[in-house]
Amino acid sequence: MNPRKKVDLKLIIVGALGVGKTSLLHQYVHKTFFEEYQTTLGASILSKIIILDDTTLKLQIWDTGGQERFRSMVSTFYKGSDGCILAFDVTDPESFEALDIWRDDVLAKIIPMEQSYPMVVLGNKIDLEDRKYQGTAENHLIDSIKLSPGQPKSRCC
Ligand SMILES: Nc1nc2c(ncn2[C@@H]2O[C@H](COP(=O)(O)OP(=O)(O)OP(=O)(O)O)[C@@H](O)[C@H]2O)c(=O)[nH]1
Ligand SMILES: [Mg+2]
Repeated sequence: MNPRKKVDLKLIIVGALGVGKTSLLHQYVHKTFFEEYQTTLGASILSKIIILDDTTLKLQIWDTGGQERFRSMVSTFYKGSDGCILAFDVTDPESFEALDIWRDDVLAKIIPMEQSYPMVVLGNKIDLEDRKYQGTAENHLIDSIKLSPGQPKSRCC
């Protein structure tokens, strides 16, 4: 029997202040949700191991704070990452429009080992009623995130 392959991945999550980056990572890793808002000062790291087919993936997920004053410090953590989650709040169009800036900032700072660098757009807070972005909105989001030719492709979920 083949031993499982082991792959370490460094992922980062970025996005505006309060869109729910920390909450969704804690939900994903620890299955806990905090109602109380505590802004992330700088960055913190969460780990999760998942098994995908014959591969054991060790995820190291860097949760970054959305505060402007930490922006240049936080962006030093982007280096060496294998992929990025661009998070926004579906009730807050400003947080969605800011993704262009977050994306450009990440692309300017990463030093990708591979040519392609996966980025995923994630709309959070879909439980709230004043949602401005509906459904999977996949095409809408892909159109809205302005991609220039030659740039890595963003995808939304
Ligand atoms: N209704 C609702 N509230 C959420 C959701 N996710 C997060 N929140 C709330 O939004 C607030 C901000 O959540 P955080 O996870 O701290 O946001 P953040 O993006 O990490 O914020 P910074 O670290 O300051 O950049 C908290 O009060 C959370 O409880 C969600 O899916 N639905
Ligand atoms: Mg946070």
